[in-house]
Order: sequence, then C-alpha cells, then structure tokens
Amino acid sequence: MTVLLSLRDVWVEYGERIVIEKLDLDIAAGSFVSVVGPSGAGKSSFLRLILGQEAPTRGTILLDGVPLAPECGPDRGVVFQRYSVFPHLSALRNTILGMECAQAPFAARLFGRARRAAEEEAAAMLRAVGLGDSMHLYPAQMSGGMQQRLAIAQALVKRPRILLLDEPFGALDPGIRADMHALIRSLWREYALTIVMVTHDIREAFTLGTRVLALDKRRHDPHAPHRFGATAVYDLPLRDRSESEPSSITVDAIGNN
Ligand SMILES: Nc1ncnc2c1ncn2[C@@H]1O[C@H](COP(=O)(O)OP(=O)(O)OP(=O)(O)O)[C@@H](O)[C@H]1O
Repeated sequence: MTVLLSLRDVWVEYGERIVIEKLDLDIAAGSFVSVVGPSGAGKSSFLRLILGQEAPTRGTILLDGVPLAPECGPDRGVVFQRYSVFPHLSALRNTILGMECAQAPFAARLFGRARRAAEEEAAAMLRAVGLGDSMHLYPAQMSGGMQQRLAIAQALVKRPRILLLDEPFGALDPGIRADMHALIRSLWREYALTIVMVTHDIREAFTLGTRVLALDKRRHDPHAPHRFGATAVYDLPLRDRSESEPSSITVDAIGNN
C-alpha cells in the first residue's frame, strides 16, 4: 500500500482539555476511510487536522512523507453537512469560484482563455455530479441533495487528492442519501480519490468505507472528564479498493444509530 497520510503520536489539547491523544495512523492512497464515534469524540477535530485548519499540539502529520502545510491547500477538499455554497452565485459560478480561489488566490477572478477553460471544466464537473441541467440555477432554487452535489463539485473541481466529508449526507432524506452514496462511490473511483468521511450512521460507514475507524476515549476519569482524549479504539479494514461492491459485513450485528 502507498501511504498518503501519516499521523504520528498526534495530540489535540485545549488548555487542560485533551480532545485527541496518541493517534497513530497511516492512511493509504485510494482508501475510503469512514470515521465514527460518539458525539464530542473529536471526529471533526480530526478532519480539521487533516485539512490543516488546526495544528496538532503534539506529534506530526505527514502528507506524502512531508509535514502537512499549516494552511488548507488545493490537495485537500472538504464538504460539510450544511451547504457551504454561496447563495448569490449560480451553480456554475459557485463551481468556477472554487477554481478561481485555487488558481488566482488574490484576485479570485480569472480572465480570457483561463476563464473559458475554467468554465468548461466547471461545467464538466457539474455534469459529473448530475447537475448538467441545473448550471444556471441559484442554491435557493435547488433541493438539499442538489446543493450537496454542488458542494461536492466545488470541492472536486480543484482536483484534490484527499476529499474530506463531514457528515455530508446527514441532512438528506434516505432516498436522496442512497443516490448520493452511489455518486460518491463513482466519483471516488473515477477521480482516484482518497476519502475521509465522518458519519454518525454506522450503516453508511460500512457501506461506503474500505476501512472504518472508531474514535473514542480508552480511559475515563469520572472526576476529570477532560483528562483523557479520544484515540482510534477500532480500526477495521473492510475491503480492497478493487472490490466493487460493499461486503455484507455484519452491520446489523453492530447496529445502526
Ligand atoms: N476551540 C475549542 N476549544 C475548546 N474545546 C473545543 C474546541 N473545539 C472543539 N472542542 C471540544 O473538543 C471536543 C471534540 O469536538 P469535535 O467537534 O471534534 O467532536 P465530534 O466528535 O465531531 O462531535 P459531534 O459528533 O457532536 O460533531 C468537544 O468536546 C468540543 O467541545
């Protein structure tokens, strides 16, 4: 396996409060890692670490063997549960903006040939996420599922190597979620992505992931609940990237919250 991301003895602390402790992990290129755990276990903090929004208080994070840049680079894209698209821009403009910010960080605007190329690429990405007929709609004219498709297009148009998903389908109806699962699996394959997805839905974690990581505290001190942080209490490899269909691993035995 080719290791894309390595976390070595990583800690996140806020003053006396330890949120993540002693996290040692390798994430393989091309894997789809589902991250589960109780509320407050530090799942979003874990994503923020990989995104570069937050630095570990101790330990190191390596991307391709090189310490992670402290700011969020175009190699990492993110989609949150709540729609992160701009309401005053059409789907096409929202998607082009993702590229403008990556390619022209100061002006956030492209001109001439670069702009036409960006428009074509954004349109192709919108078609890839199923919004080919909705490019000129504004977010308020779109359903929740369509807005999440747009958020995915906005993240992917920058061609990230790692896509971070923070409960991306949590606010969607079950039928729409199933469509989004199919979409994300096909994008994962087509764009050779490495995905790290936080979810509260155990079934979703097992359906989509090639690996399921459970973050939780190993130790509790009832008199000082902040004394111990969460770490990887379970790390389950499920299937190889090449295996096309999810295995029927005993999701029912584990339960579905
Ligand atoms: N800036 C901060 N200062 C102090 N504590 C913080 C800060 N950010 C997060 N925390 C604490 O870190 C812990 C982990 O938060 P985080 O949001 O990562 O958990 P989570 O597992 O994603 O939770 P949820 O499933 O409810 O979204 C929480 O107890 C939270 O209060």
